[in-house]
Amino acid sequence: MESERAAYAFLPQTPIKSTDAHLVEFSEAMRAVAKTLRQVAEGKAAAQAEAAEWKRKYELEKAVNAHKHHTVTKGCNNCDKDKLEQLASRLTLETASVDPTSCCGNHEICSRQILQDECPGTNKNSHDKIIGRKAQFKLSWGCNGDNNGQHKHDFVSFEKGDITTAERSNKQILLKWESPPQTVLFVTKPNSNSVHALCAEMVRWLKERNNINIFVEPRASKELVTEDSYFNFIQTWDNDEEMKTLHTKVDLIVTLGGDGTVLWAASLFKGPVPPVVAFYLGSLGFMTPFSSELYRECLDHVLKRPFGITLRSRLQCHVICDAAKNEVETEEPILVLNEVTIDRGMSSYLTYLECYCDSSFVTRVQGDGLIISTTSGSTAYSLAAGGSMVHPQVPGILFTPICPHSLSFRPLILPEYVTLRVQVPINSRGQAWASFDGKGRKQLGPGDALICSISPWPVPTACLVDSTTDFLRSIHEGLHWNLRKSQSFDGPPA
Ligand SMILES: NC(=O)c1ccc[n+]([C@@H]2O[C@H](COP(=O)([O-])OP(=O)(O)OC[C@H]3O[C@@H](n4cnc5c(N)ncnc54)[C@H](O)[C@@H]3O)[C@@H](O)[C@H]2O)c1
Ligand SMILES: Nc1ncnc2c1ncn2[C@@H]1O[C@H](COP(=O)(O)OP(=O)(O)OP(=O)(O)O)[C@@H](O)[C@H]1O
Repeated sequence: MESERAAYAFLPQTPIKSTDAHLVEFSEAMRAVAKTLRQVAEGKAAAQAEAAEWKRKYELEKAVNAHKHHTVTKGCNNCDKDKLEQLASRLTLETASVDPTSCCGNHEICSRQILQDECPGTNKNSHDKIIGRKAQFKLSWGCNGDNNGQHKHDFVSFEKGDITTAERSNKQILLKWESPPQTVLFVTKPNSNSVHALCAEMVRWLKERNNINIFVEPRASKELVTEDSYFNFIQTWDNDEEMKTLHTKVDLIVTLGGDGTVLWAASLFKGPVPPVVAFYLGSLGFMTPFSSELYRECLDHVLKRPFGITLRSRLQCHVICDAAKNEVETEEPILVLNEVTIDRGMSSYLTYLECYCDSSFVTRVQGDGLIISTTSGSTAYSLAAGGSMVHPQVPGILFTPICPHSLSFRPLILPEYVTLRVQVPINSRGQAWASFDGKGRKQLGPGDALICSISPWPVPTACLVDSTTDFLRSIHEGLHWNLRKSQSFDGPPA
């Protein structure tokens, strides 16, 4: 990197005259050296990304082994180990590729395969203690609008030389409890009296009516217990290690607030996420379909009956620092539910970013920055920057520039299976800043890169009606999408 910088610094100082063939030749040679050095740097970033991906696979493998251990001791007799391993290594949104004969058989996925997988960093002992408490559920897929419990695969037929997709893949996903949920985690917007009062009321109701175990965040737990010793039964966690085991204890998450509270709740889970029931207070959000006024009916329903879920994909992001030189990135990935943004921060220079999709060059961004968004995030910052609104169940990654200084830079939607790499070139004039769901800014200097791909851990959010109805309702009511006064009947003849 230093040599490349030196080469660039040297170039402008070199007096090049077209008549001086030697100097021209020397200058060309220097350019070739600089180009080679850049290719080496890019190769290194790609290798680091690959290493991070291998690390993720290794951790997933470890989780599968731990899971197999638990499965044997719990006696899940009809689980086929190979199938389970296959499934766990693919615990992604690729629901269409899940083997229908695995674990619980037929056309469903059993929660034992998803939510009890050990998360990287989980304390094994505490995991062993609480595993028996999780409620079991099954996921099933409705087809052609019916909730018939079938899980259809993408079906591409090429018999007789004709390619057809006669059957489409996953329709609305239904979650059906096999044993009653026992533990609910409340995540609440801070500094709001109405949220605090509602949380206290809902906790009391759940405890007294359904004898549900309650977890709340440490801050909210302190507030409730200080206010009334009645709430002494509430559980919480003391440190990050304990927080990492939450997914093994919690059956359902209830959020009280807006979309930001759903983002916050998702950020507490670095691995599997239990189903989220998101209540709005005041106005309907894009990810919060449930009215807090009807919480009794709604909670009764989701605790006892099957309900639709939207599997919202998340992006896993790794920052690769050139300063780390030859060290392979060891940090855990940062998971985002909306988007990762790379922008110019306080800098008044244009951001200059080089973008690659797998090994293909995509483009150079020169402007205020770039948003890499999930489809759930398509109605958030990406929308404000001119990106399309995309149904949250569509498998894709949005690539949306922010104020590009170009007349032809249109937003893209890429398939969900790609890995994106955004790199600050070594000769960039300024720094860039990455932020994750609008939080946790990280500085990216020349030579640094951000790698992101779809995480195997989506956020399942409960639907009020179904994914599509809820999505359309949110853009109609939240954005007044395409609201226009109708023309009157009278007017010039057609
Ligand atoms: N110009 C913009 O539109 C802009 C700028 C910065 C951040 N944001 C968004 O804010 C998000 C962080 O939200 P916050 O609540 O913590 O911050 P916040 O309190 O600043 O609220 C941002 C707004 O974005 C809305 N929002 C969040 N997620 C959404 C989604 N998936 N679809 C539609 N609207 C959504 C929220 O309801 C809220 O009204 C970021 O992920 C980013 O998408 C938007
Ligand atoms: N449990 C929490 N702990 C800490 N911060 C939180 C928590 N829940 C929400 N926040 C933060 O509080 C802010 C506001 O939350 P939220 O978006 O839910 O409320 P809101 O602004 O009233 O919603 P909306 O904009 O949709 O009307 C967000 O930045 C969010 O990250």
